[in-house]
Amino acid sequence: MLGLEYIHTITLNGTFEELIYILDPIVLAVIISPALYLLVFRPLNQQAVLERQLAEAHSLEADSEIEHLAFFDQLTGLPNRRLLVDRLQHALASSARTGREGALLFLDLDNFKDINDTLGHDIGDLLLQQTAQRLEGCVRKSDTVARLGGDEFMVILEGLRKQPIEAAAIRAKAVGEKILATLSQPYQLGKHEYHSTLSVGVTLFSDLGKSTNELIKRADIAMYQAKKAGRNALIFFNPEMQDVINARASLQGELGKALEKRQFHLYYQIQVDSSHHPLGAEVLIRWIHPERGLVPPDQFIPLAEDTGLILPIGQWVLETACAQLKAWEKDPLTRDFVLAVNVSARQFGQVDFAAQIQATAHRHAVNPRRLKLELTESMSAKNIEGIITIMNTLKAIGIGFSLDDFGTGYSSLQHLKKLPLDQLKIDQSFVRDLAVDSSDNAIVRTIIVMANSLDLDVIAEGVETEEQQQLLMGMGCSRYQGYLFGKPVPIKEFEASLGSFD
Ligand SMILES: Nc1nc2c(ncn2[C@@H]2O[C@H](COP(=O)(O)O[C@H]3[C@@H](O)[C@H](n4cnc5c(=O)[nH]c(N)nc54)O[C@@H]3COP(=O)(O)O)[C@@H](O)[C@H]2O)c(=O)[nH]1
Repeated sequence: MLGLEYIHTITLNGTFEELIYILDPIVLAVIISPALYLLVFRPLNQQAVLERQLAEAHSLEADSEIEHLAFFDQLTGLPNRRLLVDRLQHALASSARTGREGALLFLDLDNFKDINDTLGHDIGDLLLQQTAQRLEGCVRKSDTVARLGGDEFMVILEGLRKQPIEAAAIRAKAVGEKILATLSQPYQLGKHEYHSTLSVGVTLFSDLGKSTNELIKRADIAMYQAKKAGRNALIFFNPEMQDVINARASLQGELGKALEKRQFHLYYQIQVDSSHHPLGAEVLIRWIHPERGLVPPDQFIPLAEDTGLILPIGQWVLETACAQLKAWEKDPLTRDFVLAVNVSARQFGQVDFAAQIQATAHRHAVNPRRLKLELTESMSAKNIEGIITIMNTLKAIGIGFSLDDFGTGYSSLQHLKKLPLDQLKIDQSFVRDLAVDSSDNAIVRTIIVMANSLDLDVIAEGVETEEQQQLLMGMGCSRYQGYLFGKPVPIKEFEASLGSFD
C-alpha cells in the first residue's frame, strides 16, 4: 500500500541540487503554490508508516517509563522522595500565597525489620504495599503520600485552616491519628495475619521561611521522638526537641571516634559464691571522654546499638576480656575466673557471630569455658530459632550463657524453656526492696525455684546489704554480684581488691 509523505518545501529560485532532488523518482507530486513554492512528497510504504508510528509510541512509552522511574517508587507506586520534595516546594509556595497552613508527616513503621527477618522480604514488601494503599485512603486526593524508601513514608497535607495555627495542628493531628488507627488494623499478608504499628512525626509550615530539607528534618526529629516515647505514637516537632537531637548527634560523632582514640575502658565487678569466694567478674564498659568525663553506658550503648557502632565496640570488649583471661591464667588465684560479657541483640544478629566469638577465643588462646555471654530477655523475643542455633554452636565449645535482667522484660516461659542457658540473673530492681516488698520477695523466690527446676544457676545482681544476701541465700540463691562485694572498678583496683576475699 502506498501513501504520500511530505518531505520538503523549496522555492523556485532553489539551487540546482534541489531541482535534481525534486526530479528524483521517489518524487510523486510537485505542486506549485500561488506563492511559487514547491511542496515535495514521496511515496510511502504502509509498513513504514506503521513502524514509524510504533517507534514514536515506544519512544513516548519509554519516556513515560523513565519519568515514572524517576519520580515514583516502584514497589508501591507512590511518589518517591524526588517528587515529594517537588510537591513540598509547591505546597510551601501555595501556603505563602494563600496564608493557609500545611503539615508534613514523617511516618516510620515500628519494628519493620522484624517482619523481614522472621517472615522474609516478600512478606515485608506486601506489608509496604498494603500500607501505601491504606495511607492513600486516609488523606484527600489533593494531599501527597510518598515513600522515601525502606519503611519510611511522608504525607503532605495542604490547605489547612488559616487561623489560628492550633486549628491547623488539630486537623493535622486528626489525620495523623486516623493514619495510626488505620495502619494498626491487622494485615493479611499471604497466609500470615500481621499486626503493625507506626510512629509519626509532624511539623507545620506556613511560609517560605523554611527549606524543604529543614522541614523534612523537623518531621524526622519528631518521628524519632515518637519512637522514643514508646512507638505507635504521634508527636509534633518543637524547638526543644532540636536541642536534644543536636546533643545526640554530637555524642554520636564523638562515639564514632572513641574507639580509635582509646577512650573506652573495661571495669570489672566481682561475682562471688555464698561464702564470698570470688568466681570471676562481669566486665562493664566505661567511656572516659576528655571533656565530658565519664559517660555512663546507659547513655551511649543505646546510641551505639542504633548506629551499629556496637559491633566494633562489642568486639573490642570481647578482645579485651579475652586478653585479660589470658593474663589471669598465670595466677592460681585468678586462673579459673569466668568473665561475663554483655552482648547486644545487634551483635547476636550477625550471621557470623558464633564464628567471631570462636575466633576471638582462639586468637587469645583462652579456654572458652571461662567466657560467659550475658543476653537480655528481649533478644529472645525475635528470631528465637536463629538465637538457639548460635547459642548451641557456642555451647558446644564450652561458652556459657546467662540471661540478664531476668523478669524485667518480655518473659516467655516457652522461650526460656527452649534457650540453652546456664544461668538466670535476677534483676537488681527485685533485689533492692527484697526485705520490705513482699511482691519482690515472692518474685525472687519464684525465679529461684523455677531456675532450680530448669537446672539453671541463679545469680542475684545489685546486692548491697548483708540482709539482702542472707535472704537470697535462704531462698536457694548461691551466686551474687553487687556493691556489697565490690563496685565495677578498673583492672588494677579489681586485682588489688582480690586480697580481701578468701
Ligand atoms: N552491650 C553492652 N552493654 C553493656 C556493656 N557494659 C555495660 N553495659 C550495659 O550498660 C548498662 C548499665 O551498666 P552499668 O552502668 O555498668 O551498671 C551495671 C552496674 O554498675 C550496676 N550495678 C552493679 N551492682 C550494683 C549495685 O549493687 N547497686 C547498683 N545500684 N547498681 C549496681 O548494674 C549494672 C549491671 O549491669 P547488668 O548486669 O549488665 O545488668 C547495663 O545494662 C549493662 O548491661 C558492654 O560492654 N556491652
